Amino acid sequence: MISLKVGSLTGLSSKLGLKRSTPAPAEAEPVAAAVPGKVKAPKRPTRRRAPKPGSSFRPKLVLASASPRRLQLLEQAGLTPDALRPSSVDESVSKGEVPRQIVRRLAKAKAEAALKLVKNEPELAKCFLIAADTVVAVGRRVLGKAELENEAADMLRLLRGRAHRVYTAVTMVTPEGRWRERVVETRVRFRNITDQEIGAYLASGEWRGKAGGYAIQGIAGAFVIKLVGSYTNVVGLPLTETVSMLAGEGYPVALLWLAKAEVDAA
Ligand SMILES: Cc1cn([C@H]2C[C@H](O)[C@@H](COP(=O)(O)OP(=O)(O)OP(=O)(O)O)O2)c(=O)[nH]c1=O
Repeated sequence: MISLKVGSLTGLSSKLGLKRSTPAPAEAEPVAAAVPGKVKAPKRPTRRRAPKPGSSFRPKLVLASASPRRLQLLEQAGLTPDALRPSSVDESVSKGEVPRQIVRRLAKAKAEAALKLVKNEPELAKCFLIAADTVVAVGRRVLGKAELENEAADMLRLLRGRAHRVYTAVTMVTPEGRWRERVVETRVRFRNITDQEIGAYLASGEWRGKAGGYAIQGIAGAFVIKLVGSYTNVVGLPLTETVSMLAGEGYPVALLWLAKAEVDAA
């Protein structure tokens, strides 16, 4: 069990903007007794414990995704989900639907499907649940995941030498059933990659299952000449927005960082 001494938390907790759940204990002085000659035992100082990953103190966190990138990004932010509950939703796009609508609809559908699963699991029934969806938009075209090599080739030919936008929607459901969502847009410009480079990139297989047929976190990072906005949004989960949504609804983000620091230091 990780425990933090009150004294050691005082400075850090105020720096982190954490509020104490109990006031700082007063100096433990013996209190004058009602019965002459008897002294009441001093009150034991209240100790605040940082939540241990996996402990019951911490609300459960469920990631409704099969994407290893989303899991890695959450972990990078010091938040390890207690469970993964991916779902397969129909990702086909209706005519006239714009990128923001698409990602919002799909992230919501993924959250709804995962929520149905966790409702039947008592230990996860009261959890924070996160789902996300990413698409690439270039001109009027919306590019979903490339599943076949020729799809990825077409997408890369379309993206080379010009700017495109990457949209990710994050949907969060709180243990109390509140729904929150954010749609984040990042602008990316690729240099004019050659056919030969596209051929070599396809051989890497890194495009498979990625929106727009590329993964910025791999070789395709070398295609980018400009990026405006959130990098993690392109990889599939905008961390600033995700972490603020969780913290804003009471998920103890900063306390978990503190607990992790304790573990790392031990
Ligand atoms: C543009 C881009 C996308 N991607 C990935 C993020 C997403 O995993 C994927 C877009 O597909 P999504 O349908 O958003 O997600 P997914 O099917 O992979 O996972 P799940 O629905 O279970 O959450 O593309 C990258 O990894 N790097 C990139 O540079």
